[in-house]
Amino acid sequence: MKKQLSIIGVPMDLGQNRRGVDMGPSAIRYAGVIERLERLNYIIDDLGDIEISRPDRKELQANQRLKNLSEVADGNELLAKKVDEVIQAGNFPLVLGGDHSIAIGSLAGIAKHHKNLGVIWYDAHGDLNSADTSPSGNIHGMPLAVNIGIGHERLTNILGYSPKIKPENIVIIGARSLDHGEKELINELGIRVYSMHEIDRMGMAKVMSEVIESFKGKTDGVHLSLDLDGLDPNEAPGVGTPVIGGLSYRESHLAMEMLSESDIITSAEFVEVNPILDEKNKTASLAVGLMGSLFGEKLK
Ligand SMILES: NC(=[NH2+])NCCC[C@H](N)C(=O)O
Ligand SMILES: [Mn+2]
Ligand SMILES: [Mn+2]
Repeated sequence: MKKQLSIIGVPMDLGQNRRGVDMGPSAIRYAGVIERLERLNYIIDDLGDIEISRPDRKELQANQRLKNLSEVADGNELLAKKVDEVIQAGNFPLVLGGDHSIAIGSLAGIAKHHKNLGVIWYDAHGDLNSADTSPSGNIHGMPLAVNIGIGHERLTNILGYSPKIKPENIVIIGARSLDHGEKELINELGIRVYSMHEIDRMGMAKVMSEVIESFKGKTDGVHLSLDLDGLDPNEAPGVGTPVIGGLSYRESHLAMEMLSESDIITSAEFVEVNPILDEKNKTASLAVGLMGSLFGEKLK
């Protein structure tokens, strides 16, 4: 992995209904992310936070199927440009959310630099909805669909190209809550999903070796999009859409350590940390611990 990391905070909470996730970047910084990664000899450039505009009430009422569309699109446009600059400068982008809608902007900026970007979507959810299939109208349930070119043009066309990624280069890990339309899309496109059922049967070590092996030689970079709700709510209570029966602390650290050893990750984001719903910043601290493992922390 590159030794120069650029941190970008995205205080976005407009992709879902629960306030507080906009404070995720502050909570993660407070939990010591910079010190933690500096100890691993990375040079950290904290670029601060992307500016997110506040919605106007009328528009909120106007589009219930794509809530806060214009503000979410504008914020992601800014994020995409920032991520693009970071990669152009030769640095590794580490994006801190914010709700998962920010994966629209981060992938727009990243995928510009890769013909065959692999994506690991570590999440309880598929985030493969569109306005037609979403049960909530929340854009944080749509970013993976947007990135394969499905969704409103304001979102799919950020930085002027679409799609950003190919369905065959996506792996979803930890899924246990998929909506009807998402299941249809997964079957239709053949997206690889390691559900909790498969992870329980195979074990995380086998799952991660398969994932790493499947990307080798096929992709020219791999992005990790880690939604803290992929973990069990007992470990990560500070998330807006918790789903019981999730990945454990140990499985998640093992996954990060195996990714670190494989050296395939070229960008990463950690999303959905909501300090208002959290217990003593436990979820933000967990996120920082996982980043430690991803960036090479070892016991010996
Ligand atoms: N990034 C997330 N936490 N997404 C949760 C999505 C929940 C649900 N599938 C929806 O579309 O509303
Ligand atoms: Mn999720
Ligand atoms: Mn998600």
